[in-house]
Amino acid sequence: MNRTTTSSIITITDLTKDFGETRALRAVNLTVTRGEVVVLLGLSGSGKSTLLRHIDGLEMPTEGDVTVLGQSVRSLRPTALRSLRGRVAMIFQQFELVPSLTVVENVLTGALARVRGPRLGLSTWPKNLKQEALTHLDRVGLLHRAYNRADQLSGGQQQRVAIARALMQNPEVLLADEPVASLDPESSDVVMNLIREIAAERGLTVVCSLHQVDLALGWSDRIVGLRHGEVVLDTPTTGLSRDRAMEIYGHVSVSTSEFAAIESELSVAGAVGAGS
Ligand SMILES: Nc1ncnc2c1ncn2[C@@H]1O[C@H](COP(=O)(O)OP(=O)(O)OP(=O)(O)O)[C@@H](O)[C@H]1O
Repeated sequence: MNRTTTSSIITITDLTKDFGETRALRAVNLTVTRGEVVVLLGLSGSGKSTLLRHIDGLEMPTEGDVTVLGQSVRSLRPTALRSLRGRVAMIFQQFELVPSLTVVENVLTGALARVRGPRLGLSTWPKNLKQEALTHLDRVGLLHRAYNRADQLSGGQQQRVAIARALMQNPEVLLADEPVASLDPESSDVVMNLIREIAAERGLTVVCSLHQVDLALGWSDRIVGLRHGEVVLDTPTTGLSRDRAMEIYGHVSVSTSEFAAIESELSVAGAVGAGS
């Protein structure tokens, strides 16, 4: 397999992103090396998803550049961009499974780039890919649910299916956009531990956005704090105090509605911290 050998897997240079009048990212610089597990922390609207979407080539910079696995996303033609996106897997807060399909068929959709044409029904998938999908389901502890409809599973189980689907891409980078925001503390722990274990087993580079400070402190190698689209903290997690991490959220002039959002997020962070 054509694995990149340089240790810098993601290089973001002076990335600015505007959506109309809204500046979502402001001159962001970030380098992520192979095997790092990085958490993006910040309030709602601070730019976490926008940053992840640039790394996945789903958004193009207004200014600056994003290089992933040695390739500048700006300079890629659509085919090359699709090929790059095949090496970068993403999981989402709402899992994004097809509810009416079986679990194993959902996992197989992670291999759509490896087959020609659409697939209608399990029998139309090559045997080797079905076997691979079952192996990934076994890894996430859900082999016994392979032939259930996806919507029969709990939220935590559905996120584990989404992880198995991501593995079907045989990715080098895993992006996770608030992967546990819809889950209870116990399921959150299961999902986050699984991501860490699988990342270590496969040498995956992980960039994950989270709202929960305590979870981020216990889970990541490095924390990057965003506020109003700017990087306000970028530091190894080891030795980082909770108070220092909380400064990401502080010293901002906020409206009443933003204040309510901060209070609600901090109470979620506290609840998760207590439960984990
Ligand atoms: N497609 C879009 N069109 C217009 N504005 C957008 C778009 N995507 C994001 N934004 C704006 O960019 C800013 C950053 O949004 P983003 O979703 O990246 O933040 P976030 O930190 O991921 O928030 P959350 O934690 O709520 O997901 C926000 O002001 C948002 O409204």
